[in-house]
Amino acid sequence: MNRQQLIEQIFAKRTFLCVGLDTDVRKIPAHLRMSNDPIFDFNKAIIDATAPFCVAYKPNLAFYECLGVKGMQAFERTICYLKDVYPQHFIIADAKRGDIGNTSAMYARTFFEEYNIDALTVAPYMGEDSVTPFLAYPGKWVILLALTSNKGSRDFQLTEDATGERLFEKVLRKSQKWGDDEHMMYVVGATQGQMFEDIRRLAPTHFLLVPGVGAQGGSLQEVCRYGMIEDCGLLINSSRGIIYASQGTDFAEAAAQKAKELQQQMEIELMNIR
Ligand SMILES: O=c1ccn([C@@H]2O[C@H](COP(=O)(O)O)[C@@H](O)[C@H]2O)c(=O)[nH]1
Repeated sequence: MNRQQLIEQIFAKRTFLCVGLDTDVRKIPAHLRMSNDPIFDFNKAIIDATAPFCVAYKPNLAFYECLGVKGMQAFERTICYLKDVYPQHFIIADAKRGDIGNTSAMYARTFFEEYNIDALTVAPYMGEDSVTPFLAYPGKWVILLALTSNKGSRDFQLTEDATGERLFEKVLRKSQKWGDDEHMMYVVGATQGQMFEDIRRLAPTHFLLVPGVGAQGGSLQEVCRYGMIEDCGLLINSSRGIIYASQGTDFAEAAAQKAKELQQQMEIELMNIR
């Protein structure tokens, strides 16, 4: 999916919600745990319930890889289901990859060829040659970690060099030489609040993937105040706050309700720009 198609989806559906499929088998409602593939059955029900309220899904690979082959089969089935039934939804694999170029090329092949996913989160730490193999795929996106939502983001990302430039600022500045805003987004945590002003100074047109509303306490309104641009430029993710809204037999309805509440808040924010 290209940038224009993503923007069209956002304004047509009046939402820039990304539902995180961080499916923890221990949190799946008891009545689903008996099935052959509880992870897929849970994901399918969540997707069917939330699809009208979001434009993107973000499975985090950690939740699938931890179950070995079975987990990866559930991941693959989830991707195939999304592609077959909801082809307009943008799919992000949150895998935070990045290695020497030769190895990054294999990661890129995995996610962009084997699974045909739209976008992959990538860690910038190993530099240009670790990121560019992912940018060699037309129509695919790299989502580079810039300023993450966790407390540890202060350990490295906020440290300054001798010129006063912070590490996340260096990431934003240098990486824009590797790929443009049609192929690259940045991860910025919703918990970073007013820091979105600094992000927008350096990356005024890029889409930002914003995790951290809901369970991590970030504010959707604050992110929009400082981070929204004229074509929206935001994909706001919520995982646990949606998919575990209820652990009973009504889990899908409860997830739909949470997704709808976020969509309604997003609709209000979109009215400010279009
Ligand atoms: O800075 C980051 C980068 C990635 N994440 C991921 O997003 C989701 C958030 O889940 P919630 O349950 O909505 O808190 C999860 O997959 C994280 O690994 C992030 O939170 N922060």
